[in-house]
Amino acid sequence: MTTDATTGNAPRMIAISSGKGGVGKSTVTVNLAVALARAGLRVGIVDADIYGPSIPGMLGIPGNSPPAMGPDNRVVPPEAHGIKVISMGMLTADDQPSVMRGPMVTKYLRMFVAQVAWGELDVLLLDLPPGTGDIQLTLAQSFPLSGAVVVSTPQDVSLKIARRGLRMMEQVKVPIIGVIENMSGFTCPSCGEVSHIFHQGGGEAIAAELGVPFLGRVPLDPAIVDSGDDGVPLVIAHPETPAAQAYVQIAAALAGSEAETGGVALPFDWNVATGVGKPAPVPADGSAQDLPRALDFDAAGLRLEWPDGEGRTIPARDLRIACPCAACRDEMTGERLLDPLAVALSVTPTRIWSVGNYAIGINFSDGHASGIYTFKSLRRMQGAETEDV
Ligand SMILES: Nc1ncnc2c1ncn2[C@@H]1O[C@H](COP(=O)(O)OP(=O)(O)OP(=O)(O)O)[C@@H](O)[C@H]1O
Repeated sequence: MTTDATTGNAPRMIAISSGKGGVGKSTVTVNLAVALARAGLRVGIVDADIYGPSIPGMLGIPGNSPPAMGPDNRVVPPEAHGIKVISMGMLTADDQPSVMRGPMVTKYLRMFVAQVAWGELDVLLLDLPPGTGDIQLTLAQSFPLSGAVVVSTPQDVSLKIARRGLRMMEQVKVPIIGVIENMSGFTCPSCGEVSHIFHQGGGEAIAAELGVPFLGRVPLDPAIVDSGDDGVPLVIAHPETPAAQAYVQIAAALAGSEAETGGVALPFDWNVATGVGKPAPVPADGSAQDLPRALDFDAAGLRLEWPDGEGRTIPARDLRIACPCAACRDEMTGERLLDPLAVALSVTPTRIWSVGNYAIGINFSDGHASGIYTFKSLRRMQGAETEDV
């Protein structure tokens, strides 16, 4: 495993997400990180909650202490309890809100993942802001996330929202590693016994309903609040508590859940003319996944081969005509806006790059580069879809 989270040998990138705020996502992130580090893994955290960063405080890293710059002009992430961390909280004062629009947020997130001197890492946890908005999409589209963990509380409304989060991840092809039910039962501060004052089992039911693993439940424990405030995660401060043991067990399940992709290594950025960056093919394994096992380009067009052995070549001009971007196709009706006669016979891809886990972007020789071609749509694209104009 290596340094740069955007190169071929990147660490496993796992997003910790939740449908709504305050369900304990950041607390889960720091405790899982510490438990993974104690199991021998090299762990980093990107606090992607740009508008409400809380990770530094939970690890005892003082706010408003800008990280050092390394000799290669890369940010050196501060380290606490064996975990490397980068967060907006290090760049702004405690009481100062981050006031910025979407494109700036995107810029910071890309920098946090790709331009930080992480060193050797096995796992990079991304603590996402709550919800299913821009930041979540940006991350899913910019980096090949290995998977997402969804944190929920046992209450019905929270579970409904968690379901929405799960569906969003499914749409952008981020595999769901599993669901964690937090604040599930109450740990008595004097006797340590766990009693169920709220509903219980909703997280497990959601996981079953959507066919994803249930990773475990963490009880409500007042010691979690104190350890968060003190900057010492519960797994270190009170390893004997049922909640700390739950974190350790969930971390073990996470460590053992290598996401299998079955296709070419992501990310890639392929200069089609020189061949530089072309993803290496992997053997067919008979499975029917949406990720191609090989990509090639020659005079006949772009050839995609799939893990189940199927293969198809899409002529370059057909690809250009099928561009799904908003300028080429009506977003509401799906009707094509691009006039095929305006597309030169000689048009050809000059650069092809992966978008998240689920698509490619293509730069064509006519300068057009805004279409995102999902692997699913490429797989469907055949005679009827390709043009004879
Ligand atoms: N199992 C738990 N028992 C008791 N308190 C908890 C538990 N999990 C989290 N908390 C507390 O709940 C509060 C919210 O937790 P946290 O900040 O981790 O949530 P979050 O989902 O990341 O919130 P946000 O979306 O606002 O970032 C914190 O005070 C934290 O200490």
